[in-house]
Amino acid sequence: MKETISIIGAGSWGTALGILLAKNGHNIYLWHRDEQLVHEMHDKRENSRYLPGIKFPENIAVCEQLQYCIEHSNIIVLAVASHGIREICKKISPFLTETHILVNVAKGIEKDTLLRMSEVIAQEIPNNDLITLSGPSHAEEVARDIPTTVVVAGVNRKKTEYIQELFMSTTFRVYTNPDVIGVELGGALKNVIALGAGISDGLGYGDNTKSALMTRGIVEISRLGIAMGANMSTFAGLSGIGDLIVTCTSMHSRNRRAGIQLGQGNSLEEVLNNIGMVVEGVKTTRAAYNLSQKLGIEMPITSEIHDVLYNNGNVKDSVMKLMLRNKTHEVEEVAHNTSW
Ligand SMILES: NC(=O)C1=CN([C@@H]2O[C@H](COP(=O)(O)OP(=O)(O)OC[C@H]3O[C@@H](n4cnc5c(N)ncnc54)[C@H](O)[C@@H]3O)[C@@H](O)[C@H]2O)C=CC1
Ligand SMILES: O=C(CO)COP(=O)(O)O
Repeated sequence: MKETISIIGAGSWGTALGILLAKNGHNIYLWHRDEQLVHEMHDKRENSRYLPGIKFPENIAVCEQLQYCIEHSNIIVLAVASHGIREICKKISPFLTETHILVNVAKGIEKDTLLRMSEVIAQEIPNNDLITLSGPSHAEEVARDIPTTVVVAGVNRKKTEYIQELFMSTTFRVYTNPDVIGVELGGALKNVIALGAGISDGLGYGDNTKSALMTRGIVEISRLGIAMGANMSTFAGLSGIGDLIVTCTSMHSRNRRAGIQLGQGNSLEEVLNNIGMVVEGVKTTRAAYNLSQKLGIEMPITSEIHDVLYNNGNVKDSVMKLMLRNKTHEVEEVAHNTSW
């Protein structure tokens, strides 16, 4: 089935997904809020600000009018930064009918409400099916057809499988998962740990340190996730450990690159200016920290990163505090029903 799909937000991820879906034979409207970029993409047939050097297939139409592209498509991919999701939902909501299926690809937690993206979207657009797409997938690689696997999660199995079908290609393999909470939390919270992995690299620490951050990171992500209703096994999957690995190890990762610069002694303001694209982990750290406090969940790495970002904490002191925490057990049960 060939669909008409609107991509709302032509940052690096929206653009890469537009190219992928166009190559799958779908007709694409690519919308961006900045008119200058819209005209440039239209003339050059590429997004030189976010994905330079990648030409658009013919079946991508760059679109300036939000109403026009929503009304002429059946599937809407929300690809703006997570802090813009509520605002964009308010804007598109008057143009939607109940048959539009929404696909959210933003990874974050709303700062003030502490809501997951699907909860924010449901508050603004309560009557449409919503699918979340997440997993280890840097735009720069997807746009170059590098083999990638992701997961889609939704409440409605049929609609989720339909979205799986639309995105699947020989280089983009899509799994499904009914655990929306786990898939969303894995995608949002790994960005916090990736900042930490970057800080560790920026300090000149080694592979041992990063591996420790990733392993203990997924433990605290799962702890919060389970308290919020997620399924433990999701955190062992693509949107959990999978995304954590790619974000903590790739030079494509904006979160990791931001962490490296922080570890090298730059201020947060300098770092965000240098990166020039959304660094989701910064806002998500505050939200994750507040969630951990609200729910009484121990998240020592998140707490130290929060201290570095928001209380001018010293990065080396934070590492020392993590190393000198009260000693504890990694595993207490040897086998089912067997404990010390
Ligand atoms: N870049 C990547 O490889 C991947 C990114 N993501 C997620 O996708 C989301 C978007 O990321 P990128 O495209 O990489 O970021 P980006 O920084 O390249 O682009 C963000 C886009 O959001 C738009 N935006 C922000 N607030 C807006 C608002 N209120 N209204 C309209 N547009 C608004 C900006 O104009 C920009 O086009 C993020 O949540 C990110 O975590 C997920 C997987 C991969
Ligand atoms: O979510 C991502 C990869 O799966 C993108 O990570 P960054 O935002 O750190 O670049």
